[in-house]
Amino acid sequence: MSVKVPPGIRLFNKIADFRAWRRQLMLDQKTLGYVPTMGALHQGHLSLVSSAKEKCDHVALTIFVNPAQFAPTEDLATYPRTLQDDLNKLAALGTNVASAVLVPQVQEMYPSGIELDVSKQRGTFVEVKGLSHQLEGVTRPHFFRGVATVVAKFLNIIQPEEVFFGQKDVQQCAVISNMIRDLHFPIKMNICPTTRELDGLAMSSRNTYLTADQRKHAIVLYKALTTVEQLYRQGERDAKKLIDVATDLIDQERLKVQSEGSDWELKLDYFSINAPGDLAPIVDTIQHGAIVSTAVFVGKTRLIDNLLIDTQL
Ligand SMILES: Nc1ncnc2c1ncn2[C@@H]1O[C@H](COP(=O)(O)OP(=O)(O)OP(=O)(O)O)[C@@H](O)[C@H]1O
Ligand SMILES: CC(C)(CO)[C@@H](O)C(=O)[O-]
Ligand code: BAL
Repeated sequence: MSVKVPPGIRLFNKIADFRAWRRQLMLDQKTLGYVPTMGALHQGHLSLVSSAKEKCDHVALTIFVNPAQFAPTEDLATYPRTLQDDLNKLAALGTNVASAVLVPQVQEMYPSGIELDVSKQRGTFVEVKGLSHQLEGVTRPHFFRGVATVVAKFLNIIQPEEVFFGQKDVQQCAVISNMIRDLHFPIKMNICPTTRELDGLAMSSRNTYLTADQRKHAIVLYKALTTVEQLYRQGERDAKKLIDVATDLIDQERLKVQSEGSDWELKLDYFSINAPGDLAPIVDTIQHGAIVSTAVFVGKTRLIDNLLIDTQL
């Protein structure tokens, strides 16, 4: 498919070509901010690009639907691929905001090949132990291994001074911060706030999968999270009670969908309160703030969201 590259943006498909461009920035003593994405860009991604541009001379993005973070049962084949739209959205941010976009080939990113079945994989992988198997890692056991691996590859390729991630994927932020520290990447990690639709739904590329009816019910994630936040602000510190209120609220939404005779289901995956730092579950008193997070299946689409209460990442 041929794309029309807007003026001011350099589009690279080959790692060597990107590196040549990057090398010149270094020689010119210009700093580079990096925003990793899987494309299907929305306002959430664009806010990361704007934050990067505030701190760095140039901003580069990667657009790469990374096979290693998808299970064989997940949506690798159908994940939205909208390169022309993505480039147009970046151009609309203004001239000299996004300088470069790298869209590499799977074969070049994974020289040893990449099977979705982990037992058949060959090559080099990065695992961040202790942070990858709770929360998202329960339903997606190999997900963070895939994410950490591809982000490590990209940090080596892009060699940015700073990298920008969204708080929407809060566990991903924890995993990557730890990887950057453990592997001594000389790169500053920035975590940017979650961009939301007017009613509060966290923006996500996967929202495009929702039907109008599902979109209406998808607000339950934000409703449950903000209800917990309000109760906490009113003085409730018992994590179990807070989780019970939230799961009841999501269950009522499930029943509502059912009673409307829908041909799809709303199903809670998890609602959890965890300690910042090690992501250990908090089941009794919240003492030093917490990460409150949830994942809900709205039909076949799995949505995630979180709020931080009295803590930062
Ligand atoms: N609503 C948002 N606000 C801020 N950052 C976001 C938002 N949504 C995604 N991001 C961030 O953008 C980066 C790229 O994410 P990605 O391309 O997977 O988009 P996504 O919308 O999260 O997609 P998906 O629907 O697959 O989860 C990640 O750092 C992610 O946290
Ligand atoms: C960080 C990332 C681009 C790695 O593929 C992906 O997990 C994402 O888009 O959040
Ligand atoms: N935003 C995280 C990418 C994924 O769900 O695969």
